[in-house]
Amino acid sequence: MNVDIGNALASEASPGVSRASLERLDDQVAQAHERIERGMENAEHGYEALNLPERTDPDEIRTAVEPVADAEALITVGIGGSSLGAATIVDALESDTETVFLDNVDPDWISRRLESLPLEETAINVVSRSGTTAETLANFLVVREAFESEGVDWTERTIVTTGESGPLRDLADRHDLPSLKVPDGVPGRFSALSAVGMVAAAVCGHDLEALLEGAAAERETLTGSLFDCPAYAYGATTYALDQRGAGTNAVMPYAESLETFAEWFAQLWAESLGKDELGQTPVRALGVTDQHSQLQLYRAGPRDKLVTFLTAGTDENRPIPETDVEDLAYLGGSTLGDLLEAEFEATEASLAAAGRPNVRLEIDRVDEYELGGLLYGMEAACVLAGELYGVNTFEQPAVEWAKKATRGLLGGGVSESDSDSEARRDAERSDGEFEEAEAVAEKSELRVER
Ligand SMILES: O=P(O)(O)OC[C@H]1O[C@H](O)[C@H](O)[C@@H](O)[C@@H]1O
Repeated sequence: MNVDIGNALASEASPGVSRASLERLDDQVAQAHERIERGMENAEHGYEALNLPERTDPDEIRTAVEPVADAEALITVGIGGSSLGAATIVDALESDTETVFLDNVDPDWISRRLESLPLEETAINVVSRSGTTAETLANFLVVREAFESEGVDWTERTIVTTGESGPLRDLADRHDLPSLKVPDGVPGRFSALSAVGMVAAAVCGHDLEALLEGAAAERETLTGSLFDCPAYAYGATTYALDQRGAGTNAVMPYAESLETFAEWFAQLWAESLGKDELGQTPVRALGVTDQHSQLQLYRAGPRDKLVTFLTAGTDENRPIPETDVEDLAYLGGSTLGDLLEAEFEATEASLAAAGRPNVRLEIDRVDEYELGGLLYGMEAACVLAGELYGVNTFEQPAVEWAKKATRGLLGGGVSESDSDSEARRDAERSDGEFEEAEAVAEKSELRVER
């Protein structure tokens, strides 16, 4: 992964960040790097995620998926960090296996997905770190029942990835399902390069070693200076821009296959950095589609944004056929690739000319190696940014609050068997807040009915 921060630097046109202030920030980056290295060495919670390139065992994952390796379709049931890493990898890469991700609990959508799949040729990949997430468990029970009602033995077609204990672990043990463990010390949104993200990749036949090798190569670039390390250059620059008012980070991949990456990034950035009234709001965009939708705002709206472009090289190309329509003559002889590149360069330049800071992430091509590097690089960037903000990057108490509230509304409580002690603590802590918020919500109700 390469990073170009040139368009984030202050110039006559742009209030961005000056080179001198980045040099000053580099001292903090060096200290943060020491903290990160120490955390990795001691396998501390969260920092351990950056050790995954060496810790993940591809053979173990391939062995677990062996019984369903020839599946025509794969349903992954999980949400947030238990879904978006896998989705980013399989959406980016070509495979003959049809992949479906069930995270939302919209009954319409789920019914349509289940009706469209050949269930006797479909595998199920259930993923939940805590093993207690309501959406995942409910969706899994629904999927299981759909298999049963078609006479398909779901126990022959299911792989479970979860923590050491908890309801999902119990279920896997009870039915003797092939199962993998979410590695200790690795929060969901940092787990793409473990079984959590890689079971789906394995079923789709992707090269797991290359994913990990790309990540390991990125790990080698982590040094104590933002000027030598692409991941830290990105983390430090986005932090510095946020300090100067760029509270929104619009992430805009220019390869259609990387659209899901922006979703994965959004969770990583929002849940890791959005605390203590700090953080930067991630927005998902797609080049060129959003040039015709959001770009007006990015170039002429409030000066509170950074745009992160993501480009990928490709060998694929398609010539644009010549036409005798005079106004379209300029397209003839070019390719779709030329057009895409011109669109990207024009957009980047148009933002720079308007003094709107932007950063470019580049990968050589969309393959396993480059994706591994990209995911790892962004995780390292996020950990670095968390150190600079001074927040606890690896917890998410605000989300746990809503999880608890959902459970409460359905008549459940904090599960005694909750395997995720951190989640459990957060959920318990939010007890009083829930009652208070409920009371406020009731008082301020204002309905407008037809
Ligand atoms: O993996 P699970 O325990 O099912 O959790 C799935 C997701 O749940 C919550 O929304 C957390 O905030 C996320 O960080 C997590 O990825």
